[in-house]
Amino acid sequence: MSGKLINGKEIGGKIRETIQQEVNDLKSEGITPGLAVILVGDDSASHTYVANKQKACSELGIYSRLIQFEAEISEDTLLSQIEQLNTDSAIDGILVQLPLPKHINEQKIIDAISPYKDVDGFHPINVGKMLIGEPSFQPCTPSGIMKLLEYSNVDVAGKHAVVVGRSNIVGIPMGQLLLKKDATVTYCHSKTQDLSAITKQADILVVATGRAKLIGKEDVKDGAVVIDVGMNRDIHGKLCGDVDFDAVFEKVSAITPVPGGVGPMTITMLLYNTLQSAKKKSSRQPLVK
Ligand SMILES: Nc1nc(=O)c2c([nH]1)NC[C@@H]1CN(c3ccc(C(=O)N[C@@H](CCC(=O)O)C(=O)O)cc3)C=[N+]21
Ligand SMILES: [Mg+2]
Repeated sequence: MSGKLINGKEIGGKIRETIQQEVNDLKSEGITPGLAVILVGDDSASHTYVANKQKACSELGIYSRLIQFEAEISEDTLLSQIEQLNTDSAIDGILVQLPLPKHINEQKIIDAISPYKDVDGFHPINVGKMLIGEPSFQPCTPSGIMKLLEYSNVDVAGKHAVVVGRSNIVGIPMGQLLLKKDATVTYCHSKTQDLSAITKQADILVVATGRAKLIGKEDVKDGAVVIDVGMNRDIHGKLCGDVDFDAVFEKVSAITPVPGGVGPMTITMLLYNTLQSAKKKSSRQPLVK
């Protein structure tokens, strides 16, 4: 580890090199991994994230197809687009960028994605498999964080890991992956009483709340490892995390920056999952209903 900073760009870059190798090997066998990204509406943050994903795919020679719809699209149109992609042999991964407009039921959309192409790891079958420790697509942000810890030589076993946030896509699976690696896990959320008293006990603190600078110096233990999943924009449009980076830096033993921490790892794991899916292309089973 180079000092205190957990550099997601650098660690992600190393992992992308090994993914690149495997993509090249697959291509020499005539298989090109393919990712379809569905983007609904004109949310500017979503457009930025999707552009980053597309760029990462092209850098590694992964085929990517962007499918854009206006915010007014019907749920049925979206569902039939997903059904087409489920049986499209050029496509190994399907990602529907969240959040979706309010008139669309997100869970219904996620449920329609073939679990064999669910590179986000959001489908109930993959969620269930992850919980019982069966091979599955793991959600990209939590699995990327596990890689950050691994590459930074942070031993998780027996440690007190505190996860702040309980979303289906980050907080909940994050705690489960830490538990699988023998951490003692505490979940905190918006109804938690005396949040600070609990975060102060964390050896490893993962914060995924979407509340800018929620965690300050007084909320962390000396020597803690802090992972900041936050992706907030201040009034000047500048990115900032859920942790007050400058305030806690002196106190912690390691911390992820925003940007350049968790974000690049999320994309790296998406590339990784797409590669894994492409490797199984020939044996891929039809959608189980
Ligand atoms: N179906 C779905 N899957 C997702 O994985 C998903 C999603 N929906 N909806 C939104 C969140 C957010 N997310 C990010 C990915 C990359 C960066 C990223 O590249 N961040 C850069 C900076 C980006 C910038 O400059 O704005 C960084 O942290 O260094 C951020 C956030 C994926 N998400
Ligand atoms: Mg505070």
